[in-house]
Amino acid sequence: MIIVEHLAKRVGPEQTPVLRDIGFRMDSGELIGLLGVSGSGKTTLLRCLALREKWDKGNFRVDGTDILQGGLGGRTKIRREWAFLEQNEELNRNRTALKNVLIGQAAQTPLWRRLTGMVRSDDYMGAMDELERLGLLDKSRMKLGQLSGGERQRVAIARALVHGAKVILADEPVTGLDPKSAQSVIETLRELCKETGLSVIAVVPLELAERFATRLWVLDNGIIKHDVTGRRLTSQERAGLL
Ligand SMILES: Nc1ncnc2c1ncn2[C@@H]1O[C@H](COP(=O)(O)OP(=O)(O)OP(=O)(O)O)[C@@H](O)[C@H]1O
Repeated sequence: MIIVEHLAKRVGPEQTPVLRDIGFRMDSGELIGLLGVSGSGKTTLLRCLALREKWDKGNFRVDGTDILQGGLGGRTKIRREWAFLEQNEELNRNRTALKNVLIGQAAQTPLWRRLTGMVRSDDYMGAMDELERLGLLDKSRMKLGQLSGGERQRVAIARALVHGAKVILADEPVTGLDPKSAQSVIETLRELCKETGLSVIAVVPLELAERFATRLWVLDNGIIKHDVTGRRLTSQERAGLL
């Protein structure tokens, strides 16, 4: 269980309040579609949850561990178990899909391993299993630059899972993809949530969020203004997104 209370964050030289009072409880297996107009703070919220930004205020508990007050253990938990897929996810286009999966995100992989590309054989098996699960087995030896945008997103997801992600924070994972690929990436995330208990918060277009997310959040004026489960947004709730 993830519990966030009263998260507040100001940004920039003017110290503009972007997140004023964010609070939620989230179970494993949930896929949350994070919605809000441009500038409403979606990226800032994901960055705060990934501990890429310092919180001005707030409480953050994960499975009973106090992340902000509980010493190094809590922060290490987030670094190990939470993957942040950024808007322009840094993958190496000159390396194969397999190598990209094996060599994890900077926070999860020791520097020597990132530099040398050396891996253990059990890591190799795990990476192949994950690539197979995400339908990429036949692409594993191809250079990333030869894969489609949707396939590259799957590689990023496989990489997060291989490195033990229990939570994925995805900032616009389908932006720039054709509709079919976009749908298939979200469908894959949904299946992973259902099958493995992975939890996902993803900034995705409304139409896909309404079809595939288990829950919708509309961010507005620094708070989660609407928190909706099991239905689409009403026209009034939707109006705030225009
Ligand atoms: N480091 C920063 N310095 C100054 N302003 C910032 C900083 N980070 C974010 N902001 C501002 O905070 C607001 C929220 O930004 P954020 O990127 O979180 O919004 P968003 O909802 O993700 O937007 P978009 O949908 O356009 O990606 C914006 O007005 C942005 O300009």
